[in-house]
Amino acid sequence: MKLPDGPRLMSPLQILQLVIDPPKYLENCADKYGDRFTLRVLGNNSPPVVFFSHPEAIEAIFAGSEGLCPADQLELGRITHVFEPLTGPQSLIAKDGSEHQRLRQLLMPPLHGKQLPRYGEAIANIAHSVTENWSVGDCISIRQYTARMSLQTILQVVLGLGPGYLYDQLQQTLETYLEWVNSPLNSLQFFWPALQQDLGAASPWGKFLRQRQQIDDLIYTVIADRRREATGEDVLSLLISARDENGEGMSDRELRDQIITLLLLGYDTTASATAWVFYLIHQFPHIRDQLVAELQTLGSDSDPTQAVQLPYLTAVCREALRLHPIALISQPRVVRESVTIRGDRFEPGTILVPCIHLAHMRSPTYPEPKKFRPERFLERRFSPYEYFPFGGGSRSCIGMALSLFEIKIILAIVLSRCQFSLADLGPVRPVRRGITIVPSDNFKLIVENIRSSPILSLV
Ligand code: HEM
Repeated sequence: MKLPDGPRLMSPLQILQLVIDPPKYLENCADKYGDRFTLRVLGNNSPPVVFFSHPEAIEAIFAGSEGLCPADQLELGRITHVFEPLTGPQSLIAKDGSEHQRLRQLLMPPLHGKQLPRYGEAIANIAHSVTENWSVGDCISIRQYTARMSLQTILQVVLGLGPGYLYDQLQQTLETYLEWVNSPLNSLQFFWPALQQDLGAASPWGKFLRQRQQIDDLIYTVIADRRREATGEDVLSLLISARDENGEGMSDRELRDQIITLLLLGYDTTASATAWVFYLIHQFPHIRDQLVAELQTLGSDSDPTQAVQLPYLTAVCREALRLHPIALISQPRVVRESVTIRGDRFEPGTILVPCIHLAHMRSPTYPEPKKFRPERFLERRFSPYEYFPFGGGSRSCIGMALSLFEIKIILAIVLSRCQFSLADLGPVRPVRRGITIVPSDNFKLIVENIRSSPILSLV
């Protein structure tokens, strides 16, 4: 088997470059080796890890197509096991095959697009309450606020929690926990099991275990409350009432693993994506002005959820997620039986990685790929193998509809009240935060004006 070419550097040096500046390293490799290349980034005896960005190769990995690569020849990449200390072994992302499918079927209905209008009013109110104390002249670190809005949304949708003691406690503890887990230094522990030693409360791993216990205690309290009165239509209530083919419900431990998975995967991703949109539209104020003009077409008595249908707002969000896709790759797949993809044969054990970032940077698909140009999404449709910020195939993101809905409502509510400018016109770099890519910290907005009557009012 001849693998696609790739850098000859020793594995630790490849890992280092990938950890320090992942988008740049991947782009350099694509410039040198083309739309598929092999890295050795899983330790000293790393199996070959092949990155793909050509739409036909992405289709073969996600969907399988005749003569190419049936999806059942691939299984879940072992990389997701690094998340087990966070999500637990019963989590959807740790499962494969029929168990994975079963869990997806349980988790998806409440997050489906048809259900979302039910959450519209709550999200609009969250966006309003988190931002209502801003005054003209304030210098805002917007990511802090998008994080709060995203966390409050997910607590309501997933746990069915409204304001109150448990909501406040969970919000506070999760904020601190995720800041800690996502810091570049602490996140290293998940990749190096030797560092996972509980040497007391002050040791890094000891601190992680104690924070995790605090959150677990709160989640188990919510589960116990909900078991007593499972009335809501939130994700937790539906999971509690679900039964398998033997009539068995989920144990508390299984419930906890799914809930924490949704909180961890849904909170930070949406917060960062919303922050990127705020940054990009203020880097190019004519785009912000066009968005505001589009909001004005709705009229002040419109329901904010109507904003979700606006074509330019939708194009702006899509283009932001193309340029800065939050997750650079889809979950890696391991070859179980030999497969051939676009003429290359891969043997069992090879790891295949659909690279979101590089697929979104292909100039044949996206002319001037580094340019923020929302119009490209009004001019043509892109296939799910050319554009896939939420991954694809059997493991695609189950929170896609919710997060897009949420980002648009937040933008509509905030922009209809406040006008901003960028505090610093210096460049904002994409930086790694845990496994996501977020705007660097030097990005702040100044509140220039607050409209006395917002373009859209709350319902
Ligand atoms: C802008 C926000 C988000 C982005 C960019 C994003 C991106 C992704 C990506 C790239 C994947 C991997 C897909 C693959 O391997 O092909 C994923 C998986 C996943 N996401 Fe999201 N996500 C976002 C929001 C959310 C939200 C709000 C939730 C939950 C409410 C969520 C829950 C999940 C889960 C559970 C998986 C694993 C699915 C599986 O393994 O079957 N995500 N997401």
